[in-house]
Amino acid sequence: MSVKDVASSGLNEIPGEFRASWQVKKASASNSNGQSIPIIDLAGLHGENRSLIIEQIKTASEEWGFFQVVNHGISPQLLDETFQASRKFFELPDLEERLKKYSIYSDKEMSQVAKMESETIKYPSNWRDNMVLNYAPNLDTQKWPTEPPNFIEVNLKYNQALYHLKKELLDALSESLGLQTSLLNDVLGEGQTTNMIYYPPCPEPSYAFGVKPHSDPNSITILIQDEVGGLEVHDKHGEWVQVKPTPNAFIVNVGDQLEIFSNGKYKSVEHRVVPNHDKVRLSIGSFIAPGFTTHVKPPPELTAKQGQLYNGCIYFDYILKFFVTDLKFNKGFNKLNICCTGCFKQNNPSF
Ligand SMILES: O=C(O)CCC(=O)C(=O)O
Ligand SMILES: [Fe+2]
Repeated sequence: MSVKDVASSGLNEIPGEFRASWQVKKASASNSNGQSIPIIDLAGLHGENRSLIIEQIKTASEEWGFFQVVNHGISPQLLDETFQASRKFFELPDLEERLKKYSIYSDKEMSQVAKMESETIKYPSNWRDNMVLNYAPNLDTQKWPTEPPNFIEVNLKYNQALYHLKKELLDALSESLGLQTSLLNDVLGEGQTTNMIYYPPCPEPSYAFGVKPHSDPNSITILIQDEVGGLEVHDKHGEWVQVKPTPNAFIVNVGDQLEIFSNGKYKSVEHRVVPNHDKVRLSIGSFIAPGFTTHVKPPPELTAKQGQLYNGCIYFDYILKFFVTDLKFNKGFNKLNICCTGCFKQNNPSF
């Protein structure tokens, strides 16, 4: 059953499958020092504001691993249309069947991973439904939902716009690390997978997770949320801080591959989603990732001072470890020792 169907069956309590054994306290939008997730205005990124904006991106990435961007060049109208198409998709009848049909893992490799995931991970389930659209490098709109009728058209436009924005962001991040402008996009920017998420209202929001605490395994994530809120970030003092819903803003966060590539200068921080008692929440997150065969390791420019703090890693090996082991929820996650080229495949010959 879809989580939406569970939620709309008139329960007063959440079923055990979704229940956390501890209470989750909802966070506010600033920490006890009064600090909140930075909002960066990208207007003038290609003019005289560039160095100032890059400095802000650098500070936000070092201090938080998360920031929001406004004036990013994607029209509010396109954002609106994309949210509407997503909402309509989740509100069509027979959602469960549709989610199965448009399998969340449409790549061959990823379906193997999904199988192992379901066999090995025993955590309370996320209080959400989601559907993934692969955009790059393998665009195959035949696997995208055909209803509502404008779904493919709108999501193609959205993903094209996002693909442009991710290059702008990776270029700026590259410069913020003192690297040649296109280096990050070349190494970390090949893949784009867009995750549409529907969080139904939850009868006991303080005992459930929309998404459990995790860090993102990819390069960077570019996400848009509606006005409901619920995304929380674990800050460097150990406090949870809410990402304040900001109209038409994108949330950008550092993923594990950028942490590795930056030799730990930028951290991929834990975040979670707390459900809402009364309202549906929608978010659309685009995971930007290296190609599966890309070897991600810090470049010499970033290891001169401190040495290489992170081992190199083939992205596919990393993803397998992420899904198959406790890595997914950071248990025993020693990022310094995480990878040795090919070791996962050697230990798991069936892959
Ligand atoms: O819905 C959100 O705000 C965040 C979702 C998320 O963290 C994820 O899908 O990795
Ligand atoms: Fe995430």
